[in-house]
Formats: sequence, C-alpha cells, structure tokens
Amino acid sequence: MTHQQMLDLIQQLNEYSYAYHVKDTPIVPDAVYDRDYRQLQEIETEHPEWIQHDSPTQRVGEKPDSGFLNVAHTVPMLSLDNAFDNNSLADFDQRVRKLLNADNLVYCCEPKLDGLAISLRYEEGRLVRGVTRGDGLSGEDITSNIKTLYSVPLKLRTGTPPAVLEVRGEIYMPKEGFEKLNALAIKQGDKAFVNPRNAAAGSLRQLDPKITATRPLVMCAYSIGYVEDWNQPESHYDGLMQLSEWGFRTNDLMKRVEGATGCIEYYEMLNEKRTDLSYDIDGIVYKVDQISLQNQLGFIARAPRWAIARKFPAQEEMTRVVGIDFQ
Ligand SMILES: NC(=O)c1cnc(OC2CCCC2)nc1N
Repeated sequence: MTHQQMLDLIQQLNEYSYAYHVKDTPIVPDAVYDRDYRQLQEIETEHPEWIQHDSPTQRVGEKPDSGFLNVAHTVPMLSLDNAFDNNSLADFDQRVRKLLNADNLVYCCEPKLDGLAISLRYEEGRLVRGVTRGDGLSGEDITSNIKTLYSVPLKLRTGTPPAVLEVRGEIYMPKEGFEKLNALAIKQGDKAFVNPRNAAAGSLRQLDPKITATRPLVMCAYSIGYVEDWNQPESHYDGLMQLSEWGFRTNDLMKRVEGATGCIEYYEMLNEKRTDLSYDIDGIVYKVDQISLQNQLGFIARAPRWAIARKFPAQEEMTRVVGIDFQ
C-alpha cells in the first residue's frame, strides 16, 4: 500500500465513522470497518513515520503523565437562567423584545441534554484540546479522553477550516449504554452509577483513556465559542448546521420557532416525547437565533440575556430496573 492509499483509507474510515456515530446511519457493515481498520493498523506498523493525527488508531493513547491540567477558557462557558413556567418564558420573551425594541423574535429550541459541558479547540481544523466546563472560567484538560469519542472529529471534515474554532457541547451517556454499563458493573461486583450523567462524569474523569474508550459516551455540539479567521453565520441555527457539516453531532430535535407561543408549543411537544428519548434531558434551552441580537443583549453576570433554560418537573427518581436475570 502506498502512502496515498493509506491517506485514502483514513479518509474512508473517518467517513464510515461519521455516518455511524454522528449521523446514526451506518453506510457499511461493522465487519467492513473492522477489516479496513486492521489494514490501517498493519500499514502504520510497517510505516510509523506515515501515522496521521486524524487516524482512528490515534484515538486511544496513553494516560496524561501529570493528571488533568487546569486550563482557562478563551471565552467563559456561561451558566443559564431558568424559567420554571410558561409565564416566565413569556416574561423572558417580553424582556428581550423590549431591550431590542423588536416585535417578534425567532428562537432556536434545543433539548437540554443532561451530561457534562465541554469545550473543544480546533486549530487549522485539527483537534488540539478538550476542556471541561469547570467553574465556567477554567476547566480540566481531558483531551486524551475526549479523543476516544467517535462523535468528536479529530479533524474538521470539509472545506477550509477557521484558524481557530472552539465548539461547545454536551457529553452524555445514552440510557441503553448506561443500563448495559451498570448491569456489567453489578455483575463484576462494582458499584453501579446512579444516573447517566454521573456515569458520563465518572467515565470522563478516568485517568486512563483506555477505560474511557470502553464507555458509551456521545458528544453533541450546541454552540460556537471563540473563532479566528472565519465569518460566522448570522444565525445560531445555521452555525450549528455548519458544525454538522464539519463532522459534529447536533440534536435532531433542534427547531426554530417564533415568539413565546412557539417556545411554549415546543415545550409541550418535547414534554410528551421526553420519556421516549434514548437519552436524558432535563429541559429545553431557548436561544435568540440572530447572533447580532445575542451580541446586542450580552450577559447579566455570567448568564446570557439572550438564552434561558426551561426545566421539566424533576422525574421521580425511578428505581431503574437493571436488566439482570437472577438464575
Ligand atoms: N445541555 C444542553 O443541551 C445545552 C446547554 N447550554 C446550551 O447553550 C448555552 C451555551 C451558551 C449559552 C447557552 N445549549 C444546550 N443545548
């Protein structure tokens, strides 16, 4: 195999992985992926000097020798104000329209994923760092663990990348993966995790990436942070569409609506669907869609004036029946 053939094989494997882990639409059977992956491992063993940063074999590396370092966020990761009923949603809309002297606003509605917030930094299109939210101003550098997630692109998938791009998102553990992980933990006499959010946090805090690599974690992008040398789309929604093109997973229930009425309708719709979702959510995040209006509104303390979360009533802590058949 030539060097170019190896590069083509990496591109091919990364496309298979994008289809499977980001678009939920596998384009080849697992056996084909595994066969090509093994072929890549062989050629990289023969030619270590050919190894590429975005090769899927580079996702699981060694432990960081000095634990997780603390890193300051280029742009703070904000917290969110909460709205607990439809009236306060309407108040939010009224307040924002008043500040903007606007009649009717378009909001982007997103399920509020119940996981851990993360910030990914790409330089010239390559993943260089993944940092937890921490206190919003700085967080832990868990890049070695982040790279093990197939839903995190090691390199932006298309086009000319920005010089610097920071992407914010949530890392979560889908319910099915959580149940299987706990069933295994109990079988092995280990402690079970209380809920998928704790399981995701515990999996990302593992010092050894080889352990994190075995955990069913997913990253979903939900906002663009600091960028350099890129004309960001004017709409938040369009920005997330661009992230999807670049290889990030976005939430397929995301939707643009008009005004408080649209936000309340979306809440009713999602509240109906909530228990059927394959992942935990604890509410909805509503964002003013136009970036120029977001910038005009700015933030109060660390929460943006232009976004608000609407929480669902806490689900009574269902004792999750873990699928174990007692013999
Ligand atoms: N947990 C989520 O799913 C989620 C959290 N936060 C945000 O947006 C924050 C980021 C910038 C201000 C609002 N969106 C989300 N979808």
